[in-house]
Amino acid sequence: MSWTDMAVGGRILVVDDAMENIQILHAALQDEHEVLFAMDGPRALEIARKQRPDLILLDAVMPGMDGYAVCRELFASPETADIPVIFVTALKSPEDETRALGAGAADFISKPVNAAVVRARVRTQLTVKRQRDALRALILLDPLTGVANRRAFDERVEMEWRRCGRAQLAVSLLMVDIDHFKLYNDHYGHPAGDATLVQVARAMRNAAGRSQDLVARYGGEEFAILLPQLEEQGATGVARRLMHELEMLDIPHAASPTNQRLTVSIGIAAMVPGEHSQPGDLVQVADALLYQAKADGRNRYRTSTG
Ligand SMILES: Nc1nc2c(ncn2[C@@H]2O[C@H](COP(=O)(O)OP(=O)(O)OP(=O)(O)O)[C@@H](O)[C@H]2O)c(=O)[nH]1
Repeated sequence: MSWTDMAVGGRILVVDDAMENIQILHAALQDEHEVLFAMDGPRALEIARKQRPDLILLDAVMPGMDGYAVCRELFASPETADIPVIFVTALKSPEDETRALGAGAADFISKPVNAAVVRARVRTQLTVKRQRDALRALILLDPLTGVANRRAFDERVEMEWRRCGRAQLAVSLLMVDIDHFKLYNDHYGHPAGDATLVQVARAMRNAAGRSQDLVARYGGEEFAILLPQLEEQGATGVARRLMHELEMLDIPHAASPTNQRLTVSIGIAAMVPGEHSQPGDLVQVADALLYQAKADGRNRYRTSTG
């Protein structure tokens, strides 16, 4: 696909408190796009989080939560921060336009809308978003497994640490390391090792399925699973699910001195971010517990409570 082919068909969320306006935009966009709609701010945020639209057309003036407040919430959350927003509003002054762009909007369309203009502006924003997503994938994803890379993990752990700190909620982290992977490579060959890393990464994604969870390749055969807003007990559940997934995969590891199939060891740390702690502390604790799990015989998890 070339850069210019990237605009075709997207999922667009239209937010307006008047059904009539939603119908006009729906009619303008439905031939090319999937159109979702919401009639107030809280519902718009819920749909944005659950259905991940490619673009949001947002009315600035709505009763209760207005468009600017919706925009702030969208940009504050890692799950929705990347969704571009076009303000669609009857407000026309340069101040209104500047305020919308200042709130992070990608563009601004005045009511009454012209269908051809809406289609053209939507196409432009979708192209820009897809180009940006492609670049972000190059920068932030591990090319072998498709999960986040170390750089993405470092960015995200800082963000979640601040977010959970404000809300005084726990952040959990699993550090996961494949057992005797050097022997696996030596026995089955490096390409088989690569294929196994892909399978293990997929098992981790299955085990940590909430939209805010992040699976990252931390180093060669070491992975990190970041679990915001989850206490140790929930994190332990994720570790168990991962071990179960691997059991189901049943990948032979004939060279392993500890088990005949591929296993992992896991260190689990859970903390409520405080004034005197940093994300590095979370990584350090999880790493130490991973080391403990290895020392205790592998194929197990360790938490600070046992
Ligand atoms: N196939 C493959 N192997 C990798 C990749 N990245 C790292 N490795 C291998 O992972 C192995 C890690 O080995 P070690 O750190 O000695 O640990 P281990 O053999 O897993 O032993 P324990 O962790 O103590 O259970 C090395 O042999 C690396 O070559 C990769 O991208 N592909």
